[in-house]
Amino acid sequence: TRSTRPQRLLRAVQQKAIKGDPQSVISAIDYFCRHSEWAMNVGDEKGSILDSVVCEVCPTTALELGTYCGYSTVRIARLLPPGTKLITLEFNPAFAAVARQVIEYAGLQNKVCLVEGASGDLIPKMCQMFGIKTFDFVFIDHWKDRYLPDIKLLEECQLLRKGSILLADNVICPGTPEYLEYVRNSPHYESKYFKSHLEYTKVEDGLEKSVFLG
Ligand SMILES: CNc1ncnc2c1ncn2[C@@H]1O[C@H](/C=C/CNC(=O)c2cc(-c3ccc(F)cc3)cc(O)c2O)[C@H](F)[C@H]1O
Ligand SMILES: [Mg+2]
Repeated sequence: TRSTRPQRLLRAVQQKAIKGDPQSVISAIDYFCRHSEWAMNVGDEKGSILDSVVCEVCPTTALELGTYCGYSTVRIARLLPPGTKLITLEFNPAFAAVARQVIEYAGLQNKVCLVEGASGDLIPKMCQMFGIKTFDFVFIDHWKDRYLPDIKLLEECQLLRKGSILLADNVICPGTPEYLEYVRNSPHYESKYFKSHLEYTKVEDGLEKSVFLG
């Protein structure tokens, strides 16, 4: 049977990147998506905004909603100091399988914990599964209509603390109107929009950075 796009993306990493070199894995995926097949990775332009926010926050605990092929997982994990963990949630087993191999190829398996399952089921289990009290940083990039319910769930589970940073992809394209309205109008968040472009295109998109105020 025909290979899937994630499998072809993984093959591009295995053929073009250097094992153990996260930057070469990132470049191999960006090259593949620009010159062979577009894929919904956060990409290089929004990815450098992601990098700068991660470096500014220096999270000790980080969560990613929606692993897909692991591109943003590698971008985030490569910047984390030793001893910190990025927990990434992915409910599609085929995507999770590809992501595990991408993360391993980058040599970052010791900084990443990929959990297969739905965010709605797993978020309430973060404390019992990992002893996590609160997350310093959350990167949101899964189904766009799940951004808002899932941050409300993070609040309910008391997994956010004063100063926790949420960074959401695609707030313009495909768009997350309910999420944006909430974080921009809620007294519990201070929000800022980082204008950019949809990965590998000239279409406008951007990231929304929101600080939880408690
Ligand atoms: C709901 N709970 C979930 N729990 C765990 N994993 C999940 C959950 N929900 C989804 N996943 C997992 O998270 C991923 C989902 C990513 C969705 N991303 C997009 O749709 C998305 C779309 C575009 C896009 C823009 C323009 C255009 F013309 C076409 C596409 C651009 C982007 O950057 C995106 O991120 C994965 F696939 C799914 O299994
Ligand atoms: Mg995205």
